[in-house]
Amino acid sequence: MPLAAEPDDAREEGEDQLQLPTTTTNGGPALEGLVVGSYCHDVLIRGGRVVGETLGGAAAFVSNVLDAASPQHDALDEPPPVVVVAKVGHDFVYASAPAPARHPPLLCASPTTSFHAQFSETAASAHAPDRELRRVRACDPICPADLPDRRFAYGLAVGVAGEVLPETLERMIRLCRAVLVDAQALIRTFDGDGAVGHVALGDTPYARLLPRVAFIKASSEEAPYVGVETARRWCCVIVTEGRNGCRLYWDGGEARVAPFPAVQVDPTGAGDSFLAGFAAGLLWGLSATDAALLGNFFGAAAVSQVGVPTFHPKMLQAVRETLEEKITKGSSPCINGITFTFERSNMHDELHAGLQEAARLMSEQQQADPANGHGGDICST
Ligand SMILES: Nc1ncnc2c1ncn2[C@@H]1O[C@H](COP(=O)(O)OP(=O)(O)O)[C@@H](O)[C@H]1O
Ligand SMILES: O=P([O-])([O-])O[C@@H]1[C@@H](O)[C@H](O)[C@@H](O)[C@H](O)[C@@H]1O
Repeated sequence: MPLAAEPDDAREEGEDQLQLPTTTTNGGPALEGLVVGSYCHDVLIRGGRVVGETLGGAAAFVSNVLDAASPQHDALDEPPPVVVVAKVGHDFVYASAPAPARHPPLLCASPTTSFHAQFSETAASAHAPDRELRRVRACDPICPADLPDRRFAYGLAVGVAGEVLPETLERMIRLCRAVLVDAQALIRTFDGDGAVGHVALGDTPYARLLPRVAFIKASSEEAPYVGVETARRWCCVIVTEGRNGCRLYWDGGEARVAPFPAVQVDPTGAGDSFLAGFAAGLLWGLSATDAALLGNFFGAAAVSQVGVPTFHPKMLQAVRETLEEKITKGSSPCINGITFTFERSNMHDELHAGLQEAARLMSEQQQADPANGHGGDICST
């Protein structure tokens, strides 16, 4: 399978002079990540009433999880760096929220991207969409020239409003050893009213880039537009299934990965947090199927709170201890290897059990603070 495990070698003139990642004290390359996608304003509406206004945009959820869950650098005792390329307008109201404060966006003359999420009055079923999205404002797209001129260990293309242009994804592929893509960045359409629809990936200019992508993640609703059977010949496809966990499809195999229990108060950001948890799992050296456990864990964490979640230090400590205990010392980050391992390992079930313990701490935290400081439950009828 032609995974982009090495920075893409089809380089443009001058790209060979790009600075390579700095090396760590133990001689390995620093696992710096590149996240591309804009922050946005989310307005949550239920029964015609605004029930929440929050920071949104996949980049906010993704950097929140990567900062919290990436393995710490032995020498520096801090997670490896993540560079976020996001655009907002002067009207952006969340500049001091933790994710944008740590990863400041580029300021544009156009307004901040804004979504209205209309939640159903009835409880969502496993397969019916739980919300209807409308893009009411769109910031400028992110262009290739907006990306830093250096190499990264991995990249996440996580647009929400069509801001990751095909040429920008192509540039990411050239700069990053492995690129993970959220299908929503590639297949969303917006009608005259801003209502979000989908187009078949095969009919987009992104399709030709798929063989140079390592992983593409789609929700169950998006999966038919990705075309799992065709896409899995080129890269590993992950289909998230809400409260049922997820499935992985690669050329020659597939796996189902069990979920973690959660009391859902707001589904926003579950897919984004899943993808970041999955990437963090690869950074820890897990196989793709094992890394999807960490994806499911952070997806469950996202739905337990309104907006971008706050992780309790005790819960994060439990996650780290589980990973440190299960992962054999010296196992190298999967994302940095020559090829990826997809199959579940023989410690998959133990890893699930260890993370379940951390999920229990998460639900204790939720019970102690039901409003989570963000204004309550968006989902219950
Ligand atoms: N109600 C839930 N309970 C537990 N985990 C959930 C729940 N909803 C979502 N998740 C986790 O988040 C992931 C992404 O959620 P999903 O709803 O499929 O994506 P999206 O947010 O893109 O629609 C799921 O694969 C699962 O791991
Ligand atoms: O819920 P999810 O699919 O993971 O991702 C969401 C996007 O679909 C939505 O457009 C955006 O406004 C949210 O902030 C969040 O990024």
